[in-house]
Amino acid sequence: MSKKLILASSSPRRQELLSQVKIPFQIRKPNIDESQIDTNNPIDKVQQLAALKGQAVEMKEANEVILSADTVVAFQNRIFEKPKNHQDAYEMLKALSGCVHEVYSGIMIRSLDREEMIVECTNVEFWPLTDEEIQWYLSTKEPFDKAGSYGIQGIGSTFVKKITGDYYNVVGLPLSRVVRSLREFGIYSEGN
Ligand SMILES: Cc1cn([C@H]2C[C@H](O)[C@@H](COP(=O)(O)OP(=O)(O)OP(=O)(O)O)O2)c(=O)[nH]c1=O
Repeated sequence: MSKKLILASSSPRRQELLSQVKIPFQIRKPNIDESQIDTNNPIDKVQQLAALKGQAVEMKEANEVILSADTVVAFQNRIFEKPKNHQDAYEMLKALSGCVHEVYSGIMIRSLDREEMIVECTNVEFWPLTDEEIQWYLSTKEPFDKAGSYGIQGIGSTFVKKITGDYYNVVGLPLSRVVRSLREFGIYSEGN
């Protein structure tokens, strides 16, 4: 029986990344209250949130494979998710300026008879940022739907001095690792 991938995510980035590698999917958006996960451990956090999102989406057919994910920035025992407002975003970027932080993504893949949880970590070092640079960046609105208040794939790329690990993990999905796991679930790129 051929398998069908369901992406349990509203993130345009995750949709673009799967499309980039020609994996066909349908979107089924999870509706969850992220504040119910209350932990300071970034690995626990991304795992629990990815699981919650994946379970919030109904499996409608026996051949469906559901993929859900969560991404956070971790810095000095703190977790930075999407900013609540302008001030929150300013404080995150001010904290990350000139330092190394980690970006964690948790990915849950589940089908009727199996389940896998992936956690991937990427280290990102920022150049020192001036207040003017941060304020201008906030005015572009790019930070507001992104964990840690920046987008490495956009203007946020100008902040990045060094990255160690998978770039795509920072954007929200560690692509090559996910593609390999999806094959185990019977999901392949078009024509493959
Ligand atoms: C650090 C960083 C995060 N992000 C994004 C990836 C995620 O979409 C977002 C973190 O929020 P998430 O809660 O992981 O995802 P989401 O709310 O966008 O989508 P859904 O829960 O429906 O799957 O931050 C970037 O796009 N670029 C970056 O450089």
